[in-house]
Amino acid sequence: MKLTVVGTGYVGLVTGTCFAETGNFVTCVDIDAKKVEKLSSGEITIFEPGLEKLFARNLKDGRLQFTTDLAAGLEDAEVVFLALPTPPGEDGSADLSYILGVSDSIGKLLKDYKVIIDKSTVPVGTAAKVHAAIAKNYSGEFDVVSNPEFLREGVAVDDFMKPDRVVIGTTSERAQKLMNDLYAPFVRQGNPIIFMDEKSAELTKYAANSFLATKISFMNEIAQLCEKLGADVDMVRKGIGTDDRIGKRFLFPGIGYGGSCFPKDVKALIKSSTEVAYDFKILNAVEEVNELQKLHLVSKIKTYYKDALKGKHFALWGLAFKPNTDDIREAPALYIIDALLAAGATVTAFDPEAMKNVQRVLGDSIAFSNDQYSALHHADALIIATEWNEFRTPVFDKLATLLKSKTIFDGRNLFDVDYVRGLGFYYESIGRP
Ligand SMILES: NC(=O)C1=CN([C@@H]2O[C@H](COP(=O)(O)OP(=O)(O)OC[C@H]3O[C@@H](n4cnc5c(N)ncnc54)[C@H](O)[C@@H]3O)[C@@H](O)[C@H]2O)C=CC1
Ligand SMILES: O=C(O)[C@H]1O[C@H](OP(=O)(O)OP(=O)(O)OC[C@H]2O[C@@H](n3ccc(=O)[nH]c3=O)[C@H](O)[C@@H]2O)[C@H](O)[C@@H](O)[C@@H]1O
Repeated sequence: MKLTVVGTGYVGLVTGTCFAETGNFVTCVDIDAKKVEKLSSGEITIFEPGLEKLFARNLKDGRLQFTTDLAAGLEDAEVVFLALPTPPGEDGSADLSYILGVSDSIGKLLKDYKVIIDKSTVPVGTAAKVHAAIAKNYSGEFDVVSNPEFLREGVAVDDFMKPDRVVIGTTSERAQKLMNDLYAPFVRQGNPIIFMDEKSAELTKYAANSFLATKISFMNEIAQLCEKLGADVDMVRKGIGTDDRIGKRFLFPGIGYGGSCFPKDVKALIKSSTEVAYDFKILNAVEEVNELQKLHLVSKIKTYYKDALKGKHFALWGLAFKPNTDDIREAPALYIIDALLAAGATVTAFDPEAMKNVQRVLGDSIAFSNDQYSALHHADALIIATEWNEFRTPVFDKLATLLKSKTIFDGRNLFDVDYVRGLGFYYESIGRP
């Protein structure tokens, strides 16, 4: 099949590459000429494990190409994916200007039947708006399908190639058949393609992300309670996670959820609810808990230093919003840095992949280190903000020698409390005695 993917970011590039991998011919369109130039010349633009190999192979084999020209991209394509940004507007609602702007252009370019697929996360009713935007300029036959994406950054290729489920919102039989053919290679192991109406598909995406965010905020509150009551959240997590009805995953407390999606999607669902006069009480609390949790570790640090952070210097391990990505959108580490700098402290950070992106945002307001150990020089304490694997079993002797004081504030509960304290460290983590 010949496909077009409009928007070549985290979702678009993974989507385009994975569809090319199953034999389709994919043209990725992006407005960013520099990005298109890099990708066309074989340079990958994001860090995503496993993606580079597939990208290189499909580019070489001619199944994947990149352009800034939407008209050229649309030529001969049967299906057109929209993987465009839907950032939060000022009032928290999803900004649909990218999606509707491109839909308007598509309407002017269509000459024959195509299926236009919303892969971006969009509020209920967007498929109808996309349909209307195209129909303004094109009176022929076309279908608009809602096909939300559930991939996680860091494991995006695996999530895309072996999805738990594929959700397709359409009432058109013609579009259903096409989508079924397109996704057949990805669900061979028996995971379902779930067909539904467009609105339900759109809401499914927000419900999934909001439910996962709720799990995290719930556990962050349990962690707060553990700290006050002297219980251990790791034990509570294991104790409840073994119940199939609850499940083991997404029960890790920490420094709040970040990333480009949970924060914005929770906000957008609250806003959508408000628009239909529904007060989504749980989600308001989920968001409030997350805001507080992002600075919980800083509160601990302030308490430890009796609010005297001026002149203190911290080593920070981890900047990305989670491991195995270079993405720093809404990364909790950035909130921690802001709070430390505002209190007069200085920071030297290390992250295996995200330093360039942070440098672009923060300039030289913090220092960066080329490896995790040299970040520790002259630091009063180590702060851990992202659970990269290489941070999990550090050489504690080196930490002891390099740090000014054997002090660790761990926002991701990486180490065994008794072990680290046994080595003579002052060690604080989240929700553990
Ligand atoms: N990042 C993720 O893990 C996931 C994101 N999503 C959703 O997918 C959508 C896209 O997210 P990301 O890929 O993270 O965004 P992104 O910001 O990484 O990529 C968006 C791309 O669209 C391009 N673009 C903007 N305007 C354009 C235009 N008029 N024509 C062509 N290209 C244009 C940008 O240059 C950029 O390359 C969002 O709605 C997001 O909520 C859904 C699941 C996972
Ligand atoms: O819509 C999206 O963009 C995507 O959002 C999330 O994926 P992602 O943001 O890549 O990352 P997650 O692994 O979900 O982590 C999100 C945040 O929650 C935090 N988290 C996660 C799990 C947990 O137990 N505890 C916890 O604090 C992470 O540290 C991170 O800051 C969803 O997991 C994907 O299914 C969805 O497609």
